[in-house]
Amino acid sequence: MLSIRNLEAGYGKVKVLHGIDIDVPKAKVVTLIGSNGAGKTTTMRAISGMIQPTSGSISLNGTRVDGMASHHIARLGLAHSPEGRRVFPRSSVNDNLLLGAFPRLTGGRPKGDVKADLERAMELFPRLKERRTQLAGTLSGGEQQMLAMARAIMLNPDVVLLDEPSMGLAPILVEEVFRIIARLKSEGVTMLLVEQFAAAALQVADYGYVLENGRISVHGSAERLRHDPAVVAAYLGGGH
Ligand SMILES: Nc1ncnc2c1ncn2[C@@H]1O[C@H](COP(=O)(O)OP(=O)(O)OP(=O)(O)O)[C@@H](O)[C@H]1O
Repeated sequence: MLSIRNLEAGYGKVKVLHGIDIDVPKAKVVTLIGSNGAGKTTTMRAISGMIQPTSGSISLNGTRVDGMASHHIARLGLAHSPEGRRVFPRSSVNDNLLLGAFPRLTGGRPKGDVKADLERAMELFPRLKERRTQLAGTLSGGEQQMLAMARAIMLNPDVVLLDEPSMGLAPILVEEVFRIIARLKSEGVTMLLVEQFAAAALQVADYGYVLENGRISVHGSAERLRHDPAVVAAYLGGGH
């Protein structure tokens, strides 16, 4: 589904990713683990076309997408829920969700039943349902984060990139986010997940990659990584 080979990317002269390989198979959840500054967000940005890779290839359903503009990549079926609360603050919750479906309304994706999917998103995120007419900018931080995630799903994407969906959320909302990820997984949604809660990410994921200083140091089934002493010591110890 999503296949990344020898990806290099960075910012100006600063190289962050030094040739990484990642595979995200259909209907699987893959997690990318790493410490602060390892390059996780940079990887997500390079995949979705927010920054241009300097080398390597990214294929989505067999089509090379590296070098393409991000709106074009979205039309090919990749949704990115970025780090931080990227919502349209002056639009309602409802309109933010419809904007997520925009490529479907312009013929860029199979149209499907947008209205039904809107209702499904509301069922998945009851907090948003209660606030569907509220301006997104007036939602709490956690609610905005959920809206960003729900908006990504509204594309009906082949692959969803979730960058720190639980960042800054109260523990009860963190649990809710992981429940939603598990539910999406059970519905066959393909996801690449970056999460500070590595243990929880490895619970919901099928496969994981550990990124260290822009290189993949370890990868394997989530089950294997959960028991890998080096991974446990570095990422799953107390406090994670
Ligand atoms: N816009 C930018 N311009 C310049 N350097 C950047 C930019 N964004 C990130 N970097 C640098 O790239 C490196 C990797 O950052 P990235 O955000 O990908 O890390 P991360 O693994 O997602 O970390 P975190 O867990 O802290 O979010 C860091 O050294 C960071 O300072």
